[in-house]
Amino acid sequence: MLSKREVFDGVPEEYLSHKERYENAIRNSVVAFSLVRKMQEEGKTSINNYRDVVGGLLGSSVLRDGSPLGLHYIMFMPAILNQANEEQQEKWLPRAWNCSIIGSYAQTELGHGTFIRGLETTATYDAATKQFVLHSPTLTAYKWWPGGLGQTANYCIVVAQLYTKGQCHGIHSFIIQVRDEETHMPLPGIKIGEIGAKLGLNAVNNGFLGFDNYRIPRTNMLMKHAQVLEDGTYVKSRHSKLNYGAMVFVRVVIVFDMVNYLSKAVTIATRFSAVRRQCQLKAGETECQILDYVTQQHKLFVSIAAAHAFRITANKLWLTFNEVNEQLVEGNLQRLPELHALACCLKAVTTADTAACVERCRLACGGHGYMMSSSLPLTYGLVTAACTYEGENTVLLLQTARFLVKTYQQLDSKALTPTVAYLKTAAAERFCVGWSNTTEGIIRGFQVVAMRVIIMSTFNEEVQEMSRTVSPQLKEVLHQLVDLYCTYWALEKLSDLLLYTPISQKEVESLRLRYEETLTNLRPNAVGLVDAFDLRDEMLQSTLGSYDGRVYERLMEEAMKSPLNAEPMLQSTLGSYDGRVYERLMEEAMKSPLNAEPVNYTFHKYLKPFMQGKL
Ligand SMILES: CCCCCCCC/C=C\CCCCCCCCCC(=O)SCCNC(=O)CCNC(=O)[C@H](O)C(C)(C)COP(=O)(O)OP(=O)(O)OC[C@H]1O[C@@H](n2cnc3c(N)ncnc32)[C@H](O)[C@@H]1OP(=O)(O)O
Ligand SMILES: Cc1cc2nc3c(=O)[nH]c(=O)nc-3n(C[C@H](O)[C@H](O)[C@H](O)COP(=O)(O)OP(=O)(O)OC[C@H]3O[C@@H](n4cnc5c(N)ncnc54)[C@H](O)[C@@H]3O)c2cc1C
Repeated sequence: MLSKREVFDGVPEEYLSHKERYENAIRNSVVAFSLVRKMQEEGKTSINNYRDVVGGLLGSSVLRDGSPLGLHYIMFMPAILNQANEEQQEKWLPRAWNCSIIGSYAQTELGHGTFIRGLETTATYDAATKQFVLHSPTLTAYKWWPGGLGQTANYCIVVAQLYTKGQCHGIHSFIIQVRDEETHMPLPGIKIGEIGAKLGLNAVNNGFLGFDNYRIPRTNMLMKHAQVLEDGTYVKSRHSKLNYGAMVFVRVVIVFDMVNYLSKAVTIATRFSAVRRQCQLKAGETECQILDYVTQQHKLFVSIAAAHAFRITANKLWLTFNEVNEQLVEGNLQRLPELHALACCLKAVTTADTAACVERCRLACGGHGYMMSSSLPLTYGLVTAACTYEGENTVLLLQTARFLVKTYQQLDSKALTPTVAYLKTAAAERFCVGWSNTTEGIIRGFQVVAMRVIIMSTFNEEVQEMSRTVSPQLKEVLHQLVDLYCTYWALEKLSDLLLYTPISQKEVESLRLRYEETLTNLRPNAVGLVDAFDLRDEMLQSTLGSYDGRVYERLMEEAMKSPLNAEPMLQSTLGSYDGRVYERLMEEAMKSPLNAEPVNYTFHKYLKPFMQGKL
């Protein structure tokens, strides 16, 4: 059994090469996911409820820059559950669940990510052989981005344009073997490799995949919703977008992921702000904690409130997702558009807000926030990717806008689904709600503005429920967080409120005062509020945010781990004696060591034993 976590000679990941990072990621992943397999053998997790277990591992410090096995759990298996028929699930799920096959999800191409109806990969049915022929007609048709595909996965879900009897029926999903299960060599007709270094998530092993008239059995088309019969007859799905289900699921999961990252970042920044003393409030006094500055509180406290708002929203969204999916199983598609719009909106808003908040947490820590050892730059790299993957945020918000406009247009003719019922209220009051500087008044104001209400009303709803089950003291603090979140966004979106509501200048001024008063009221509980996230030091992996507050000692301890400090003469592209800095940087950039060999050595050393259950 491999030890829990090994790094190369005690050198932190930041100092590993691209190839060493990959080996580290594979080794940590097989150790981590061997635990999932053990828990499954002991009946402690199952294919229908592994989100928390796998989520905990993927969000842990062991896999802090992602995992080459992440897509296997996050999209490959959910796609089989969501789009394969029973016979196909019986064939593929057991092997996927015990990791004797490792999968990815290949939808995006070099030429298309958003406009998936424009994907170019083709799957043409050959009735004579009862096979589909997969082909990449152009370079832009190459799949580009799928996680784990570079050197790790041997299967993947491929999204391609389905042709049968000379007619195109749009995009459908296929399960495709891309590597030999014994040798891990790419199969004939498959071109595959990794796409190279990225801003973050460099342990995910994102890859490219091209097909050269590659044949698969007809039964490898995922046929839960649409089918192609042996003679090539196409049987269409009840709803053209049921094949988009895997994307909806991941958008829901991403909201949970943002809670994890935002809680970590604001814990690090708030604890550091309690330790850091800088400047004097009055000459001659001792330097004060930077957490006492209102400007610092303005930067951080709304992130504490947002972490709670997103957690409540994520739980509510997960309940809605499960409700709607149960209805889909019974053939009731009525709430599918609402779920799609909700998942789009909440994925876009929580990722954009989390990226902005994490960056603000980094900036709030001054120079020490710029250190990799603070964990804030890494966290920013992780969350900013989420603004792009699983649907670029702009595009997803446009989907929500489309749904809201359609709903509003049918206001009098159609019963409203739960999350948009507020539109009736806004319409009934003919958009001239009286303004009140209360939480309810602000939410009503936003209902009029419309775009933000879904997070606000969900959050507010849950807090009402919470007030019946918490102590008066905690209730007061939680209401302060609600107040803070509402007044913060009212001031942030003042232009909309001034445009659409009768808020007066006097009320804006008292709103500002109320906001600062709320910051002051929250200050005494700020550290306690982030402690309540209960994130252990091993989860934070941060010199600034450790529980004991020994910031400076930890910064120095980490600095001394740099190999450059250990051996001042160590060779480096920037410090080489011959001064050929630019030539060396280009030479390094052109190597992509993982592509130098068709099968990376980690397959035989770690991955194959893991997949054969021998680890
Ligand atoms: C259980 C295990 C979980 C493990 C735990 C993990 C926990 C934490 C760890 C990690 C967290 C997550 C890490 C995530 C890593 C993910 C890596 C990234 C993977 C990817 O990026 S995969 C590729 C993603 N790609 C996209 O999202 C593409 C975006 N584009 C689109 O979705 C579509 O092109 C579009 C929606 C923008 C447009 O589609 P189109 O067909 O053109 O439709 P329109 O013509 O615009 O018509 C819209 C019409 O269709 C309806 N509709 C659209 N999409 C859906 C849908 N998904 N579902 C239902 N309905 C849909 C829409 O409502 C309109 O209907 P109308 O006509 O108005 O009635
Ligand atoms: C870290 C990471 C991991 C990923 N993992 C996977 C994976 O495992 N599997 C997979 O299949 N894909 C994966 N992807 C790809 C990801 O899904 C796409 O990058 C994403 O869908 C965006 O598509 P795109 O890159 O083509 O950008 P584009 O869609 O080209 O967007 C570029 C710009 O154009 C704008 N734009 C595009 N369309 C419109 C429109 N209709 N209206 C207005 N503006 C528009 C966008 O807003 C954006 O500003 C990953 C991406 C990243 C960053």
